[in-house]
Amino acid sequence: MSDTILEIKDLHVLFPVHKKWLPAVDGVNLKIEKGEITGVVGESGSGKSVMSQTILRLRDHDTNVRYEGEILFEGEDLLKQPLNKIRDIRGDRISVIFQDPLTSLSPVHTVGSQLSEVLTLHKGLNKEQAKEKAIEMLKLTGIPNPENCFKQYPYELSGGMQQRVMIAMALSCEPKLLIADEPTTALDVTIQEQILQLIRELNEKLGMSVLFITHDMGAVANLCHNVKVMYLGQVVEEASTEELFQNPLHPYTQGLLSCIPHLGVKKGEPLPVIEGSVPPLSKVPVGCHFCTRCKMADQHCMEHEPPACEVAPGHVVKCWKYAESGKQEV
Ligand SMILES: Nc1ncnc2c1ncn2[C@@H]1O[C@H](COP(=O)(O)OP(=O)(O)OP(=O)(O)O)[C@@H](O)[C@H]1O
Repeated sequence: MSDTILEIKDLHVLFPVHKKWLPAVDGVNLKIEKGEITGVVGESGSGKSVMSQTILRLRDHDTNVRYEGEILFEGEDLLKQPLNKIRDIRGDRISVIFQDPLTSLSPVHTVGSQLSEVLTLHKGLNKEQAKEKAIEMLKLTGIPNPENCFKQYPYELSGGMQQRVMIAMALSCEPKLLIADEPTTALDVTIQEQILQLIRELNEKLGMSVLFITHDMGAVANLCHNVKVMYLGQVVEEASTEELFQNPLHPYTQGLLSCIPHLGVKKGEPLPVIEGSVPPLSKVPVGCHFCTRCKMADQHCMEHEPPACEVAPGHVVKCWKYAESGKQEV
């Protein structure tokens, strides 16, 4: 039996901009195996969120969204399922956590009643069983006094604790896949590290696969088994985390890595940045999407889109510099 949990095939997500359909996600392929943590990294506007939200059809409220391609979850194409079926999968076999826990938690219900509701609804537990399981989940996420937290309202908790409650809720149905979209961005550094540690532990304990969306290369290095680097809707480089950090090939990946602050930077010395910014969808270049910000780009890069080439097993780069050296196209 295949151990693939999720397979995204040639996904395009298009929005109408100035009366044209433009792709915010432009031909993404992605495969997540059981127990694997895959990171998707890129600057704001690279399409990470649209891609991850599409998995659970969270963009369907944009009446004008158009999908092409396939999102296979346990063999079923999520893009073809009716929304009521997707709602059954959400929070049950696939859970999602966002940057802002308050978007997922109701302010007018206690933590306990929200957690219990998920458990009675998805797991068919009775009131007593749901309470027991809810407290167990709060404990698992490292909440110091879970019985007390059960009775509290979200606003009574600190940001880090709210995040833990959201994680407890997301994990209470023991999903096969957790989608974590910038789950630590709003938190301070020590709490960030604790939340990453928690995701790592739960991945090991429960064998749960994780799709981790971030713009933070440091978090990727800490947590992920492999990484996709996204720019303007496309995956421009993918590899195991170790390989990507040791041998980054795409100029965009190299730029992202050089921006990580490190010890030894002299006082007053500016931190490196990737010059320019991610253009809007209406200004995506014709050739290589990164050409307007790439120091190595030439006329060919500006006019022709590079193919994705496998330069070493599992290491794929979408840049003319590597395509020209005759590597295998994927
Ligand atoms: N409903 C919409 N209509 C038109 N364009 C949209 C719509 N939703 C998103 N976009 C565009 O899609 C692109 C990708 O957005 P997305 O939010 O996925 O980026 P991101 O990499 O996740 O950034 P962030 O980290 O800020 O969330 C952006 O250019 C955004 O403006």
